[in-house]
Amino acid sequence: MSHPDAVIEVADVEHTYKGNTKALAGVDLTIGRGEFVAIIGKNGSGKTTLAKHFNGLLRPTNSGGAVRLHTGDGRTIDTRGSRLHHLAATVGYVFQNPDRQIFHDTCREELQFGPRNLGADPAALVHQVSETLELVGLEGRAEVNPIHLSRGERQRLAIASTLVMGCDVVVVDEPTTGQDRAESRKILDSLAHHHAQGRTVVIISHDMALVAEYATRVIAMRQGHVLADGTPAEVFSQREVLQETNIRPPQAAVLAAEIGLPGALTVDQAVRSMRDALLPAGSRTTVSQIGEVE
Ligand SMILES: Nc1ncnc2c1ncn2[C@@H]1O[C@H](COP(=O)(O)OP(=O)(O)OP(=O)(O)O)[C@@H](O)[C@H]1O
Repeated sequence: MSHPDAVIEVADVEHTYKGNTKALAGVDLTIGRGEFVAIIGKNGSGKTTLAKHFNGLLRPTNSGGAVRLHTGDGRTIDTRGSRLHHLAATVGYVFQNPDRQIFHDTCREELQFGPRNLGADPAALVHQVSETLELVGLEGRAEVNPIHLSRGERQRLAIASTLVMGCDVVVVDEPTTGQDRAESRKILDSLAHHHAQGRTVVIISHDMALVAEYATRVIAMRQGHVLADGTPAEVFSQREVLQETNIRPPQAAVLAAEIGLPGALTVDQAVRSMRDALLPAGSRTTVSQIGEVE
């Protein structure tokens, strides 16, 4: 995909771990400002390794590979020549296990820590912390010790502590693993609100229904390569690609395609397509009239 307003540029990146595992075998891609990207692929395909290059947690192991960040204020930063804390101010990374990054005794302190280290004004920070807790659905929990939050709430707190840094891009590795549907939606809704404010979001996910619903772009990985890259509709319609990645498209998309209504990816879209195909206009019930369909 072409991106006039690039925020992350990955050029010919290879990554070989000690022990000789080649996790990335030459990746080229550009992520545009304001995209909501989902990286998919089976276990071991290189998703996390790729995402960790976005903010310098990992660097290319080949001399010709490069990752460049284009900041909102017009600077270009090569991750190879930059310090981690510098890069983290542009691209925030949320680990799969939130407990890897929660250290403080209250949610407020957790959120204040990063911006304070960057010299944020303490008075402005009070407002920023409340706003961010509200964005992730943790309003009123500022003084709660994170150990008393559920796993999903801790995941949202970890996301909030990255969002509060005001990074151009937030990368979230497997945000919904182990969460029920309702919690998964709260997590993705937090990211969607952030995205709606013009920020760039990258998630790694195995949940194709959520990917179809929230992402604007899907990058499918296989054995350290990008196998497919496009809108959810484009990628999920490539059956051979999906077979190679062992990924089943969202069930709603499979059902709609099977009955001759391709193009629907989410349950809501499938219901609308079926309703439009089957019922005369006057007798239609809207999805909102029958509530959320899951
Ligand atoms: N620290 C490491 N040392 C050695 N090999 C590693 C390391 N981290 C990952 N690998 C290997 O690199 C390959 C790619 O791993 P990576 O975690 O990037 O894949 P993934 O697609 O994110 O997988 P998953 O969905 O299981 O998280 C795998 O073969 C993995 O075993």
